[in-house]
Amino acid sequence: MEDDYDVYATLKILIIGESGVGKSSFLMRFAENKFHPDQSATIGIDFKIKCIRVEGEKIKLSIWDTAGQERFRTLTPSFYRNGQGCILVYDVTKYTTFAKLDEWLNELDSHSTKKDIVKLLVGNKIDKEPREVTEEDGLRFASKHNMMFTEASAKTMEGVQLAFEELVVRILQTPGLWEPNEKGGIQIHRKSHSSEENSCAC
Ligand SMILES: Nc1nc2c(ncn2[C@@H]2O[C@H](COP(=O)(O)OP(=O)(O)OP(=O)(O)O)[C@@H](O)[C@H]2O)c(=O)[nH]1
Repeated sequence: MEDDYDVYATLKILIIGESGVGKSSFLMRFAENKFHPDQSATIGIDFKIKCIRVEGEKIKLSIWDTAGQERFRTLTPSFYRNGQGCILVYDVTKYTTFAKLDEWLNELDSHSTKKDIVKLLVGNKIDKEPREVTEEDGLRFASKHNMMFTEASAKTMEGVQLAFEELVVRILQTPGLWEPNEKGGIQIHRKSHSSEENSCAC
């Protein structure tokens, strides 16, 4: 089993949003650098572990992905419990997914156990045409709700890695939201980091 001695912090990240917006694809691209054009709908909850280096520190992420389709959704309280970051995804080519964001935020607010949970809004599928949601629409919604914002494509990879990195940086900057791992906090060695060093086997 992989030793966690040099893991500085372990964080729980949630991915939510309407069915078909690309939540599982976004996670698959980040965790395994793969994309499936025929990605099947999530049933229940899926989760993946991935380590990244942020500012020289090894951060272990457990990333939880839930079904957008209500009939496939289960165990909602445990999905949200102790989440420190949340990625709320919509599809820039489908306005209906953007129009549902308020409902997803309400769901997050009612189940979240950490009041300072960091929220990132992601407009996915920017590789696809025609667009129904502009970048300004996304930006406006994000600033109104005090969220971070980016656009991305799970298909082309654009914006995916950076989205996770920036979310993690913001979580680490939020006092009281996380604690250093006991051993990792002591044994951490600072390293310079290039883009290849930003992910590591975990
Ligand atoms: N063109 C394009 N297609 C994408 C992108 N991301 C996901 N898709 C496709 O969109 C479809 C739905 O993707 P999923 O990742 O299953 O969506 P989801 O949000 O996890 O859906 P649920 O599991 O039902 O909640 C799949 O056919 C994906 O291949 C993207 O960035 N660009």
